[in-house]
Amino acid sequence: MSATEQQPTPAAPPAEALPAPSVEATDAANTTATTATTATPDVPDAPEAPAAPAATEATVTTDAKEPAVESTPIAQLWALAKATGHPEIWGVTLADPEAHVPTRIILQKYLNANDADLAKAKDQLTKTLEWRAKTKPLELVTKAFSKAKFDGMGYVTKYLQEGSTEPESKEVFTWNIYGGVKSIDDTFGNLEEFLEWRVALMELALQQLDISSATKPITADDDPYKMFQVHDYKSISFLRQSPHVKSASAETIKVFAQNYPELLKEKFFVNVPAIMGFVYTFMKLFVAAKTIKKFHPMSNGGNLAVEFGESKVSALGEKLPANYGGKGSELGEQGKGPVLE
Ligand code: HEM
Repeated sequence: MSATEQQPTPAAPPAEALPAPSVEATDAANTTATTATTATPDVPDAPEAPAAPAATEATVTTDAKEPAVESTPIAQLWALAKATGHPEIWGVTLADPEAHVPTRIILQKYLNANDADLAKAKDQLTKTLEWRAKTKPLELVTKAFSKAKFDGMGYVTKYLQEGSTEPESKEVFTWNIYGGVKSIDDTFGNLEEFLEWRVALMELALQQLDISSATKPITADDDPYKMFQVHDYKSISFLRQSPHVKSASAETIKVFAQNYPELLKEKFFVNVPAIMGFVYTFMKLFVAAKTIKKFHPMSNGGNLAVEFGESKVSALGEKLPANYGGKGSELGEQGKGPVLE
């Protein structure tokens, strides 16, 4: 991917103007939580795990009378998932990963997100399953959200390479048009409601990624089941950083880092005025280095389309809406978002 980072001009951040303070992990959809020592404590250890012995248990034996049976990290994660009881992750009904590739892919992502540290992967998987049991993200996909608060703010788009069914030949985008917010206080003021809407958008994107129909496992280095994300900050007033924005972004980043690991391909922050470069500089303090490499701030959203020249979907950039440099229809026409009423 040939993304060109345009670093906004950094400036000294006035502490009170910074969004999302105290965030240890990165957004979501995404990623590996950082272990940066700069993190402050109110966002607990996203995928960090409590000390546990399992990291050394790459193999374990079962009944002493039986011949030693190797239990792989994937098998151990599967055993854990079964014991936890919640039946699905990202809409995939979990089943024995020996026979069920989609489950194997998801469990492998938890290992990848934790650099193969099994104890940490187990901890993150447990937390995800508990969170899904409590939050019921699949129900949020059909829930109707307030049109007044969320209209025009989030879309999912999908682009396919004609004639190919390979996962590499499909690109899924989530678009967060935070610049389109009508009232920051209304949209971000009810944190639970905002988070539900944001989760609904993410689950819609996961449906398009369609891990359920995967037939080829992923590895630590080769995983096509990831998506692009775009934040568009066009026209937003940056003059006053609302405390609602701070808490909404902090909580979203935390929840997503915990529950949607290894789903981000690249993330673009477009139409970021140069004067707001400090926000980006600040946010990076709380994001894992591995994830920062995937971030691309751009002052002009119209340049977005040229970033996708290496995609297996040919002429991908042209398929984007015109305001992002493509020739495609507007997001409102080609994209799909959470249900609104
Ligand atoms: C008032 C303006 C802003 C609003 C409403 C806003 C909103 C948000 C929200 C809700 C998130 C949570 C993650 C998500 O939804 O995917 C987020 C994350 C983030 N925002 Fe903003 N933001 C604003 C300004 C900015 C600016 C000016 C920048 C500079 C580039 C920026 C960079 C970031 C970064 C780097 C993240 C972390 C993303 C991640 O970890 O994946 N934000 N923002």
